[in-house]
Amino acid sequence: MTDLLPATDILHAETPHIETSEEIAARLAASPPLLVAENLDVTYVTEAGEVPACRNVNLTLHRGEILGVAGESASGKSTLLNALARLQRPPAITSGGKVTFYPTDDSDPMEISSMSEEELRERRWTSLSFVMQSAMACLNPVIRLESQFTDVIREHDPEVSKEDASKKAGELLEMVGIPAHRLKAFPFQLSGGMQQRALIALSLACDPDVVFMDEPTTAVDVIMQRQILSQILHLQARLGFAIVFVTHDLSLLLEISDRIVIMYGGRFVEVGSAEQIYESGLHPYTRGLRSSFPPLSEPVRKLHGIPGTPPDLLGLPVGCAFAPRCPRATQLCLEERRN
Ligand SMILES: Nc1ncnc2c1ncn2[C@@H]1O[C@H](COP(=O)(O)OP(=O)(O)OP(=O)(O)O)[C@@H](O)[C@H]1O
Repeated sequence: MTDLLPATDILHAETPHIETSEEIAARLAASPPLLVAENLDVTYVTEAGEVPACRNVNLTLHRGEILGVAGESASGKSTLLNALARLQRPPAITSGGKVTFYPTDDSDPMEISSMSEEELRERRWTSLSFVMQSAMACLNPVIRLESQFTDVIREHDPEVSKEDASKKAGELLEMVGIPAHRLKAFPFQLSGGMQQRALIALSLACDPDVVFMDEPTTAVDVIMQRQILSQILHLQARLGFAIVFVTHDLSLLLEISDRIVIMYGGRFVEVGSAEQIYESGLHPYTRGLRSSFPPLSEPVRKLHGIPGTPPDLLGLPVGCAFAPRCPRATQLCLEERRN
């Protein structure tokens, strides 16, 4: 901790104006699409049966948008992120629909699931980048940070000299509050929070169009979480990349997102601006989730959990998957699904 550069720990500290829902909607409408999912279905093919982990997902991620994805465990958040980021691995398959990527360099749109390995290699880090929950699962513990950064930078732009790549790596580390001299360190010599920051810096090494973040702050304490979030927001405002941020923590998403998707049982139950989700979420699941978490920057109020447990995706009910736990379920909810 002593080695960290000072970091702002107040979210939006340098943001002069917090946008209203209408302003966010207008900004996004004026921003070209980056990723478009149409009728996307993702299934895990297992011995126990086919697990419908994502169903009928329709979504447009705009350039520069911060999209939050919230939901309880097993609601399909990571499955969706992996399908959007082309990180999907067997036994997961895209069993329906498609995801189209619209590059910002004006090359032709490409369908994510049919990109060749070469196209994927070219786009990894430069267009599609990611930060996962455990930095140590992504960083190589026995290679100095400097080599890991310079390898990524020079793989995508061989004309960059080792010295320039190293200089850029140092600047990236400083941007996330780590002194440049720590480039000489091995990842295992850093604290958990610094490892996570280093991974965020690495994810930005090739100026990506979008950074997929799957629970990037779950493994660090709350103070470090706020510092990291603050830095992510400042970097995003400065560099303009889009973010897909997955977490079960809705209150965190309310603070950082332009739009929030609420998932349950592999489906979207509601999509809206943070303000809409907070103040006028329509679905009883959205409301239940909202009252399950303490707000990040307001006085703590009484919290109410959602009774019951998420559904078994191998035995989903015919109607709304949330109906068995829903205080407002009617006979129709048990018989028919609307989304
Ligand atoms: N490799 C796998 N094989 C079979 N089923 C899987 C696999 N990975 C995930 N699933 C199932 O897919 C569903 C969605 O899982 P997913 O990890 O996407 O949910 P999540 O919302 O990200 O949960 P968490 O917050 O716990 O990470 C769950 O029912 C899960 O059991």
